[in-house]
Amino acid sequence: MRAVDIAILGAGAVGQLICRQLIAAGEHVGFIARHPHGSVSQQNSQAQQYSQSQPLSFTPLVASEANNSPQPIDYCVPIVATNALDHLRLVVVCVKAYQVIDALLPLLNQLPRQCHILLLHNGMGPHLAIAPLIEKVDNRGLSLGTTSQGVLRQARWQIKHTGKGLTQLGHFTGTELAEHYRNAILTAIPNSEWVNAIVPCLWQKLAVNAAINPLTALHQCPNGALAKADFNEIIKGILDELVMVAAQDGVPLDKPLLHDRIYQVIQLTAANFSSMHQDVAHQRQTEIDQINGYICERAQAHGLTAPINAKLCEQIKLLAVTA
Ligand SMILES: NC(=O)C1=CN([C@@H]2O[C@H](COP(=O)(O)OP(=O)(O)OC[C@H]3O[C@@H](n4cnc5c(N)ncnc54)[C@H](OP(=O)(O)O)[C@@H]3O)[C@@H](O)[C@H]2O)C=CC1
Ligand SMILES: CC(C)(CO)C(=O)C(=O)O
Repeated sequence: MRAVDIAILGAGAVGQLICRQLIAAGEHVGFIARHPHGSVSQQNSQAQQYSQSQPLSFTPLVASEANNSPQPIDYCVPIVATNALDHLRLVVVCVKAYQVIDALLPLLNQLPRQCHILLLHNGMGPHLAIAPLIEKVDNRGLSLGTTSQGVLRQARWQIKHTGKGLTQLGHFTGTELAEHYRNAILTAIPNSEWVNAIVPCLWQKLAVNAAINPLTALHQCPNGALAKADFNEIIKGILDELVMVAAQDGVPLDKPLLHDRIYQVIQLTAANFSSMHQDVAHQRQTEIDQINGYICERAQAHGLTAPINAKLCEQIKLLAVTA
């Protein structure tokens, strides 16, 4: 049996979707998952590496020609023990942005040197903390990505694919991801591309999230409500600050194009409630520090301020406190 060589860290909505897509493409994938009782999976010997197997359910997006309503697919995924990571050549990190450091740091020393890391989350920031640790190790490499696929977690191990969307991936630092794994990912994930410069793509996705997420959470509205003229000024203000800060970071962005992209997403996802709206509604931690907070952090690094984004951060945090 071929060993599991690709692992997903963060078996949530996106982690289960990427896992399913890789498995459907014939890849050997496992989860480095938390134990059901909270601690990370631990086993004693390598012989037990795949002794746990997790049953899952996946409802695809498109119905097959023979059947109008997509039927859930049941399948199993091996759980890779955290002391048996030797065969891994790629770890795809699919935790929330604020969980990346805590989830990945304890594993880094246990992963083989040639194991590549791919971060796939909304918001920005964790890559700046992870990069120096990657650069210290020969052969280790870091890639970054962003996906606009939609997926709903219906139960712990049950997901439903809810939306198509572009997935962009690219190299960030260290050794480049081996061609075999790059092809595996691009074959597995529909509408995915490997870009030469991933950081500008992440800033572009950040602009969409920085405008839509906090406003929908604060005004308790679906994304489509932001098309009203009342929001024009604040959306322009968020974007002006972001474009100014990105330029200081060496990333020139096309403001009119980004403005159009934000309004396109507002229109295309008009009926959806943003992830931040849902996080606030369910009293979960939000990704505000890695979205609008990242703009403020980078502004500060350049001796600048981003007052509109800073105020949104404060307002979202206040919501969490008063909820
Ligand atoms: N859902 C969506 O449609 C989309 C989400 N995104 C982005 O993708 C990222 C992931 O989102 P999503 O999948 O929805 O989030 P989820 O909360 O569903 O998934 C995160 C998973 O990571 C697990 N996790 C957290 N910390 C650790 C750890 N230390 N060790 C192991 N596992 C850990 C969580 O476990 P536990 O459940 O036990 O806490 C959870 O299963 C976010 O940045 C999000 O904004 C992007 C596009 C679409
Ligand atoms: C694109 C958008 C705003 C869709 O709701 C999103 O990514 C999110 O909700 O986090």
